[in-house]
Amino acid sequence: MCGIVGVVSHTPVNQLLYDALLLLQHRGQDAAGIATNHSSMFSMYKANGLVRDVFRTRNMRSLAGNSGIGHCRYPTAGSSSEEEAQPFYVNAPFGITLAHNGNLTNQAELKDEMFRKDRRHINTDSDSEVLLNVLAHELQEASTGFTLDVDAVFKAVAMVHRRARGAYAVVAQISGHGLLAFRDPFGIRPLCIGVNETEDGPEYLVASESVALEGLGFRFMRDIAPGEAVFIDNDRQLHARQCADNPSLNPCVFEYVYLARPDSVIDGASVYATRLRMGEYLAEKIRKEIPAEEIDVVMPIPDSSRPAAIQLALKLGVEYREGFIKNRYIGRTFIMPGQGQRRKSVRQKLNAIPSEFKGKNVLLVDDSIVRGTTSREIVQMAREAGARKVIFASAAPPVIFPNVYGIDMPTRDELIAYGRTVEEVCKEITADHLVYQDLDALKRSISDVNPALTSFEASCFDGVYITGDVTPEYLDNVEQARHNPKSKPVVEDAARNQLALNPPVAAE
Ligand SMILES: O=P(O)(O)OC[C@H]1O[C@H](OP(=O)(O)OP(=O)(O)O)[C@H](O)[C@@H]1O
Ligand SMILES: NC(=O)CC[C@H](N)C(=O)O
Ligand SMILES: [Mg+2]
Repeated sequence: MCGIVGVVSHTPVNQLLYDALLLLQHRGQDAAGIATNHSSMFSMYKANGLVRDVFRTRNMRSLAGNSGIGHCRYPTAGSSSEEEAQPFYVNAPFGITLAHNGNLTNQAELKDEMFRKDRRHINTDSDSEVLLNVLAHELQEASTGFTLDVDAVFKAVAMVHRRARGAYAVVAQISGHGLLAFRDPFGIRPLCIGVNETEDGPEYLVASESVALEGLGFRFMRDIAPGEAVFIDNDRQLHARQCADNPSLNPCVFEYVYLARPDSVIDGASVYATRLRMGEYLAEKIRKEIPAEEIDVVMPIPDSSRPAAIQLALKLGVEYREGFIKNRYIGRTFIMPGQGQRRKSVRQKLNAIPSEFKGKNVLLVDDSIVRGTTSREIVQMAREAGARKVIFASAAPPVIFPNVYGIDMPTRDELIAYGRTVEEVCKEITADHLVYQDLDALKRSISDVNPALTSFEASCFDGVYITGDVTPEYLDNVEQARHNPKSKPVVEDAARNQLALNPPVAAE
């Protein structure tokens, strides 16, 4: 996932966009960028790194204007090079900048079509640059001369929906015309809009997560619906229209498990409340497998598993303790590029307090086990700290299928549960017992909080790809591309960039 934000204000927006990106930093740590619009000119600055490292005062000064968009990136397509940081810009028609969260599944076909039919050159391997050019082409087709009315904007989005496949939540600025935001017809990645009423009239902010609205004093209006487009014109008039033929809401379950911040509300469900429910359902399952009196203490793996672990402990009636302390200056390890760096970071990030472990049967709770990087290290650390027995529980089911909608898990062989039974995974992470959440319980954890949510994008758990175009051959091709990259591998390239910012402290 990535974080995206767009804002239309009455005053300069550079600081607002920067602050919004800080609030969305958990969604992407690899690169960040801002593009503002001022007197029909764009100013843009983007680079690899965390938000706080990318922007200097001189960059911020150059980002003039009362409207703009921002992006923090976690790459899923192309490479991690600076050229693929977002927003992207295209000069015709009108001048457009775009920021995208998600991943297209027909990027290759679209890129080819762009070249052969639409006569557009794509300069990177980023799917987001392809998406921008599809939008640009359709805006050109829909507009007449220099004018671009609201109907033409929505018609262009309808055409994007017909051509693009996969997951996309998008913010874009059309120079001299306004701010456009839209969400794919399956509503896979989140997007919401808020308003700030001022004496000069309303200001609008669109963002991946509600936490960015609240943190900046905007009132949450609503989620943008699947397939819907919202356009805020230059007079700050808000227009909205359904642009897809058969929209349906299928939010990504992994947003609730791990990706989103717990204080966000996505598609009407508080992420925190869903994580508490995950803990309750997981407790029910654990109770069936292990007598509660055999567990001395329940511990979360900070940060994301805390709400689930707290509720799980309460339900089991077992003491909850924090045995691992997190170094708050180290980012999220799962969204770091490069396995070597991830492994090193787990030890740098988490440290055990031996007195909490000595002679105890500990139940460690994590939100998910994906590559097993965290669980392998953590179980060993618990043993080194003196634990008698280490039981591991995951608030999500085994991840056994690749994700093609904006989470970087493209190959099956990197997933620890792929081709292994639960017992084999347990052995692999060297735990004494391992319990996974059932998928049905995970889905219920979300629909209990918002009963209107009945369908989900859960492909990494069940292999059902909601967009209907992801075949076994497609997955094989993605895997092959990852194993034999034609250019620089995504992960190594990104790892170098990250290491440059964060030099390793000790050898592996
Ligand atoms: O099996 P793995 O491949 O290790 O992935 C799963 C782990 O990665 C995430 O933690 P992360 O450190 O990214 O973030 P957090 O601090 O929000 O928990 C997640 O919460 C799990 O702990
Ligand atoms: N995680 C994402 O949303 C990534 C967006 C886009 N596919 C990229 O790689 O830049
Ligand atoms: Mg974690």
